Amino acid sequence: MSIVITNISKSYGKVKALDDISFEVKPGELFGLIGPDGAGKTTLFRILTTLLIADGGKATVAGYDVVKEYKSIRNHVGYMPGRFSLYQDLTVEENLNFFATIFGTTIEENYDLIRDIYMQIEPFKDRRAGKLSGGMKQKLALSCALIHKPKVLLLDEPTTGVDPVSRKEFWDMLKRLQEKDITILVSTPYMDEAALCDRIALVQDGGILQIDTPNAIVKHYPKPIFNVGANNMYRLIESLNGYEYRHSVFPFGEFVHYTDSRPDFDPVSLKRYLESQDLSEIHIEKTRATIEDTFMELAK
Ligand SMILES: Nc1ncnc2c1ncn2[C@@H]1O[C@H](COP(=O)(O)OP(=O)(O)OP(=O)(O)O)[C@@H](O)[C@H]1O
Repeated sequence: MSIVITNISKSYGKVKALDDISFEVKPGELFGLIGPDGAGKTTLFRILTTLLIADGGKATVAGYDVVKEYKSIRNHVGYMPGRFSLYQDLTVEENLNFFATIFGTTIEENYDLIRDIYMQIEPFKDRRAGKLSGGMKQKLALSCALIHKPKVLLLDEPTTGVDPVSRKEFWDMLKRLQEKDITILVSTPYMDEAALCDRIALVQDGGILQIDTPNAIVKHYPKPIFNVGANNMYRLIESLNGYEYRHSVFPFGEFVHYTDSRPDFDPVSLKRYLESQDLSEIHIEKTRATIEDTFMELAK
């Protein structure tokens, strides 16, 4: 296993940031930690990168114990923290050189691994990092995290605050890195990115709600789910929330995802109810659950 986390707990005073978490990441896997702000993702990354010591439990990364063998971990693991961690006053090239030097290597020696990514920012190699766009900063941070050829890459919310095109490019890059036998643990609050991982853990309040492949997670959704639309979105949500048989009501783009508490739910009865609430253009259609629906259901 590339990462083994066994009963890890960590509290800050009374706040339990991680509550007895266990899971494993297989070699070469692209594994996602999916959860909202405050779920405990950053705390887990800091423990895995030896920057924070857990209150209880054990973890190994690339076969090394995060406490006893912290020096080896630092040599074999690449880490991209959530907040931009590069030196804003150094240029793109100086930043990369700096990271190469502290790991006793050179840009040339490991250029192969970063070529794909670095080529896109190389035209700006003399620009100060602080003056780069979000997407370019992210590519530079990833290049710096890779410059010592790590076996395991830990990425804490790498796409937060990055535009959709750069987000897509970033995930394409991760897929290519995976082909080079790098194990990747990545956290994100974006549910659409979860589908791009081999396996995901849904995390909330320091605990794991579920671990599986994205497909299996949505398949296990416990109820039939319906897209409901009407002429007035606000009134529709209000009416659905007031319906005595509702199980869940969740705005989803132009529709509302609705589940009913009755095992023999008939959409016609819902349509009649919504009409009685002065709604028109009512549309009810069965749909497939998404990871977001599953998360909302588990987090209830
Ligand atoms: N240094 C600290 N002191 C006190 N509480 C903290 C500290 N760091 C984190 N916490 C709390 O621990 C919980 C988990 O935080 P953590 O940063 O690990 O979550 P996260 O999922 O990474 O969210 P975010 O994306 O907001 O960083 C939160 O309730 C947070 O407020």
